[in-house]
Amino acid sequence: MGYQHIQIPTDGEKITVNSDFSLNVPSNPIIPFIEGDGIGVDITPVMIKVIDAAVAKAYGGSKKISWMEVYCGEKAAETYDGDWFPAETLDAIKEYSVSIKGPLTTPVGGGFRSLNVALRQELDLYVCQRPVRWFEGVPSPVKEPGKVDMCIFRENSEDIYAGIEWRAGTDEAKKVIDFMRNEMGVTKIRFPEDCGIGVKPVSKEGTKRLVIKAIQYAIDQDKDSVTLVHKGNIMKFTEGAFCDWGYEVAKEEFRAQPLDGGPWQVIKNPNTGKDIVIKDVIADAMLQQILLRPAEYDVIATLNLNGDYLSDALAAQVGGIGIAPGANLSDDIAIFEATHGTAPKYAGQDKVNPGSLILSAEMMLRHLGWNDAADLVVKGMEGAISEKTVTYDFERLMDGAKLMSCSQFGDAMIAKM
Ligand SMILES: NC(=O)C1=CN([C@@H]2O[C@H](COP(=O)(O)OP(=O)(O)OC[C@H]3O[C@@H](n4cnc5c(N)ncnc54)[C@H](OP(=O)(O)O)[C@@H]3O)[C@@H](O)[C@H]2O)C=CC1
Ligand SMILES: O=C(O)CCC(=O)C(=O)O
Ligand SMILES: [Mg+2]
Repeated sequence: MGYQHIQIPTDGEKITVNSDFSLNVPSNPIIPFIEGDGIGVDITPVMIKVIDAAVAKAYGGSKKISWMEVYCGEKAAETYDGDWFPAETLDAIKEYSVSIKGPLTTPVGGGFRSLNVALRQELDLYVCQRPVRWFEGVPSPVKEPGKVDMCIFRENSEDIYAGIEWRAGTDEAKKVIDFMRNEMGVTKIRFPEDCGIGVKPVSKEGTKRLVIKAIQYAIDQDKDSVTLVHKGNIMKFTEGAFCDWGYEVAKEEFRAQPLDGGPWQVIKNPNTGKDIVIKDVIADAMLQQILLRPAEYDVIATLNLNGDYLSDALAAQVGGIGIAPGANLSDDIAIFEATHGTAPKYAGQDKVNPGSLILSAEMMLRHLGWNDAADLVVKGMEGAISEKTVTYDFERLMDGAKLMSCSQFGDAMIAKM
């Protein structure tokens, strides 16, 4: 496919996807990347340098990523005459199957809708997978951060996050409110005259496909439990239904049996014969549980907004969103992405922690099956942290640490591989 502004590297090949969704990864795959707004300009080049070094060291030149820049957000608007979300970016992400992105700005309250959410929706990347683990030596506000080892499976296509809402005072908001009051008998809108309205779609299909991925991950990674996190006591037909459908799909797809009479369930891990408990926790209580009893949780399956909140809260326990990685996945397309945003006050200062994007790329290497390179990335991260050569976010909380810039931290990682 020819592109308008995207330059296809001449020295790379496309990753292809088989009918069972396994990947054919050439030794020189072309991987599209979106630099990202704000601190994207700082962290993305560092991520590329660190990943290239890990791949070179792991495979001695027999494998190499051919990076291909694609555009979204501010850089797209500059390149495509004001178009923030060029169609060819979506085409390239689809065509090349595996990509990585820096953060993109979303204005609060007005302006355009989130480009991050739009990418997830347009490509139906229904899983947002965010592993949260502690690296030895990382400063943490909790006493035992090593007890945090969880992987969040956040539903990525539905919920109030789908952005179906109307501004207070508009004809549309009035129409929806009138419909609810006049035709649905709704009497609970406290201030109907100046009320914004949002809609929270949560489906059986959307829930089940997400929960299947979470349970499969628990099986593959030999985890002890999957916890469905919801606010189903209050939002019964959305969050409550998520919980019910989660248990239902555990029975249908994994032959779960009730534990002590239910509602908790238990499945046998077919690989290890060990039990995996499927349980649920109400979302507000979960925010307490992750602080007080983190060792009791492994895999979390939750709705879109809960997952957004939980991922930043959990990241804080192990060093902050500066090192919290993530992936947006469908069955055949993957976009790896940092958990944090564009941190605009630090943009262009070569200051912030590139760890979140680098560890997202580490997940990407594992997705490609390049585990030796991924292991080197982890080794580099552990090495740089144990030497206390760290960026400002860790340095300000560590005794005797040496302050590194964003790029220096990348170099410190490479030196430790
Ligand atoms: N997926 C995406 O692309 C996302 C985009 N966004 C967007 O980003 C913009 C800014 O959002 P905001 O709420 O300020 O959240 P940010 O995640 O951008 O920043 C919040 C704070 O987190 C810390 N932080 C973030 N990134 C790093 C890093 N790499 N290294 C060290 N510390 C870091 C900083 O803390 P401190 O001040 O303590 O140094 C920063 O001030 C918004 O437009 C938002 O919509 C937000 C989240 C995800
Ligand atoms: O899209 C955005 O601006 C924010 C998204 C976000 O916070 C997240 O996905 O964690
Ligand atoms: Mg978030």
